[in-house]
Amino acid sequence: MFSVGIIGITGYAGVQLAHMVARHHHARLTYAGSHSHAGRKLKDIHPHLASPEGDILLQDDDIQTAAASCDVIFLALPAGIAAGTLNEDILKKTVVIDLGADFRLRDRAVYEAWYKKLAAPSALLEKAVYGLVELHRDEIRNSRLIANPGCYTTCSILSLHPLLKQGLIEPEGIIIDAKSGVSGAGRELSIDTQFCEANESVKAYGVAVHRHTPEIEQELGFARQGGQPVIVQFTPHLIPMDRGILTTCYASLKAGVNASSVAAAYEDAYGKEKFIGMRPSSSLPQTRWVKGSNRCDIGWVIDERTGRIIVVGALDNLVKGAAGQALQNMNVVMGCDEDTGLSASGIFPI
Ligand SMILES: NC(=O)C1=CN([C@@H]2O[C@H](COP(=O)(O)OP(=O)(O)OC[C@H]3O[C@@H](n4cnc5c(N)ncnc54)[C@H](OP(=O)(O)O)[C@@H]3O)[C@@H](O)[C@H]2O)C=CC1
Ligand SMILES: CC(=O)N[C@@H](CCC(=O)OP(=O)(O)O)C(=O)O
Repeated sequence: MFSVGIIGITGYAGVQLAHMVARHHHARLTYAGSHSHAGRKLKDIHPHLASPEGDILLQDDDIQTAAASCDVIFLALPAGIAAGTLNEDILKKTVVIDLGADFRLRDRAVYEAWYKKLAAPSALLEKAVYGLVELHRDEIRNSRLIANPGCYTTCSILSLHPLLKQGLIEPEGIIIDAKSGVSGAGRELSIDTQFCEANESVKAYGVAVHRHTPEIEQELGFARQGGQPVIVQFTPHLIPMDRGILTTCYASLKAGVNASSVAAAYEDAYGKEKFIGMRPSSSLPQTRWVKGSNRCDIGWVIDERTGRIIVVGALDNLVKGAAGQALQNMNVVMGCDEDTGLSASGIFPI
């Protein structure tokens, strides 16, 4: 049994994580950190929660104190806080899994340009591993600082990585059209996520400037032989549903590439992966099939007329896009079976 802390437990990602940790056979939640609600119980903020996680007493959001008593700490905080708070001393005491963006980008200047915040110190960034288990399992196993990827990025990278790794698509002109449920924006109040603003409407936002663009380009660049750059056109949309990400990716196939080489690339990459569901072209991924599960479903179609491949990916932003993926990282780093606490299939909402 090992002890776990969650800082930012009252937010959507944090509370999903609390629910999942409470059902994990080897982990025990011993520190629940909150910025605004210390002294209250978690069920005072989230009344739907049952025991044991609902009865947890919230403490200050003090990572240093949590590190003294926890084997693993999850940070589910707004961008910028982890970068300014973590230090070598904390990492000597505990493993940190950061659900935010502060340790995802290798290049400090890129982080500062897109996030308009001070990047994490280089010495800490060098210790961080990008926590997409399907791509970086061995590095994660030996890391004490894991940068859990974002929800849009997980879906986009997993959808396109095998094609770039095998050199089957042109690295220029890739388009990612992405949609997210409203919980992707977090629980914090904002005009855009109010019912009358989001319901019965669909809108593009962050067009040509969304901060997930460099994260996707970084990991897809690493996929290419020699780590050459990849430029993507990433456009997110807000959809009036609670959870779910759908990405539709368009790329030009290289000359001579056919359906069997594409199928072989995905089989080679994901044939043994428990959390990737390859879907046939007749039944492409839908968000409701992955709701509540840690799966990312992927399906593709080749359009012979345009020479393009269209890859569709779907996941639950709070599970494979955040808390589930964080738990998967914890399982890898703590030596548990990778699917411990993650075996639930999707809830089909009818
Ligand atoms: N929502 C999603 O689908 C995904 C979210 N993420 C990332 O996970 C992280 C958490 O997101 P999410 O749960 O959605 O956000 P929420 O807005 O729902 O929750 C934010 C949490 O951070 C705490 N917090 C807010 N301001 C501060 C502060 N100044 N200092 C310390 N703590 C603070 C809040 O604590 P309190 O209530 O106590 O004030 C709350 O627990 C973010 O980095 C986000 O980008 C990643 C992938 C998907
Ligand atoms: C709908 C919505 O607003 N989604 C969020 C992405 C949430 C996420 O993945 O957070 P990270 O920034 O930690 O990666 C956005 O577009 O900013």
